[in-house]
Amino acid sequence: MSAFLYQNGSLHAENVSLTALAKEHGTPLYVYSRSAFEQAYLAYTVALGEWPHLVCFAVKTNSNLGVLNTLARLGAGFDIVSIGELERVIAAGGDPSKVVFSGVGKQAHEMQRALEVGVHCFNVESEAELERLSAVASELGKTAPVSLRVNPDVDAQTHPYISTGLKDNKFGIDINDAVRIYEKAAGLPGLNVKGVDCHIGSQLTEIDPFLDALDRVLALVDELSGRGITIEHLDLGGGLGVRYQDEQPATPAEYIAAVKERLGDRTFKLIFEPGRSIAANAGVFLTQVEFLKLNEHKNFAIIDGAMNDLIRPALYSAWQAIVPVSETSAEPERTYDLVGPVCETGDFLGKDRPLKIAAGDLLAVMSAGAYGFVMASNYNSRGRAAEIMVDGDKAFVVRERETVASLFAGESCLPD
Ligand SMILES: Cc1ncc(COP(=O)(O)O)c(C=O)c1O
Ligand SMILES: N[C@@H](CCCC[NH3+])C(=O)O
Repeated sequence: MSAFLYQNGSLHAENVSLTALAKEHGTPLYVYSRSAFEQAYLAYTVALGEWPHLVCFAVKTNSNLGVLNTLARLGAGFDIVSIGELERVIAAGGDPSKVVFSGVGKQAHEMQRALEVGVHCFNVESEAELERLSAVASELGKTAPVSLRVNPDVDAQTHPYISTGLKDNKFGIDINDAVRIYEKAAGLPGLNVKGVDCHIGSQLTEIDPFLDALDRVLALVDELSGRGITIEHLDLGGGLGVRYQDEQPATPAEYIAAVKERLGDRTFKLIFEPGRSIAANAGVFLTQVEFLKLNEHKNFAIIDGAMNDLIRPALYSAWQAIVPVSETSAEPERTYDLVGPVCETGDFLGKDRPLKIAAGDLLAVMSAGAYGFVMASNYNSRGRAAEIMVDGDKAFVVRERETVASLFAGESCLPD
């Protein structure tokens, strides 16, 4: 059940009124539901049950410390792509030994820090990275646990910008080259081959592309085993989609059941790196209507939230539901483009939306818990929004609104 429902005609996050939050903290504002994060994470662990597993939340999706702490308390692992994300996980009480380190451009200092804290595995994305990791680990006198992220060349049937498992994408090692590089990894100092990793894209609504990729990965694992290289875990990445509009995505339970079936009597530990399917529907973005501009051909609602706060509509033409916080309105219904104050034609959060609204009304952009605040910028010197975590009838500020002064902290004019 959604954590964001109308109570007495007004949208609430769990038992907290969004109108009250906007009044207290201002807009634009991100609001999260703790129980929604928890339930979405538990959907994975419950489905995995007794099967040896690690569910590593993809930190890039929502790296707020309150969010990471909520998941860390449930025993979650984390998938990181930078040292900044690793430090966030540690600051939030996450266990570094449950961290997998992904990303195509890991720097030596990032590898060093990850080795120092003892991450679970490095998901290595190229031969050159493998050599660097071997050198860094040997220098430190440590052994780096590694998986190769293989690119299985399957079509994830998603938006081209968020597809990652095709030959044309920059991610991973060509699966046809993987045996050779695994043999090389097995012979390099400072490395311990642990697993195989694969992530084919994001917002996948069908299970078939995942299973196609899994079949190719299993063929690779069998071949490796024939050559004396034994794999302990399979990391199947993230990618499961959510319902933004009318999608009917598979549930984690359906997806995991299909994976288990495909594995047959193989008993590898399974690692998943879900992001969107845990976070998207655990958050909303609240914005206020500043002005209505009714033109002959087009009606605009100018809102105080913009592309710098939530870039998905501008970047991917992504559609997210936008609903009034108050259910009752005496206004006539009109069709609006919802546009922000940023000086870009692409600055919109929604187009052609039928709404009964007036200036001053609050709107909630739904499914904004994933790839929302984390992709926010200071474009047009706009401070980033505050983030609130609701827990039952309580609300906590888990990140304060950026002040104007903080926008140029660390900058300087030129000397005389
Ligand atoms: C390596 C890796 N793991 C996990 C994820 C999380 O994906 P999603 O949010 O689609 O679950 C991503 C993002 O696509 C990724 O690149
Ligand atoms: N930022 C993207 C997803 C990126 C996936 C990361 N590999 C989105 O909002 O849909």
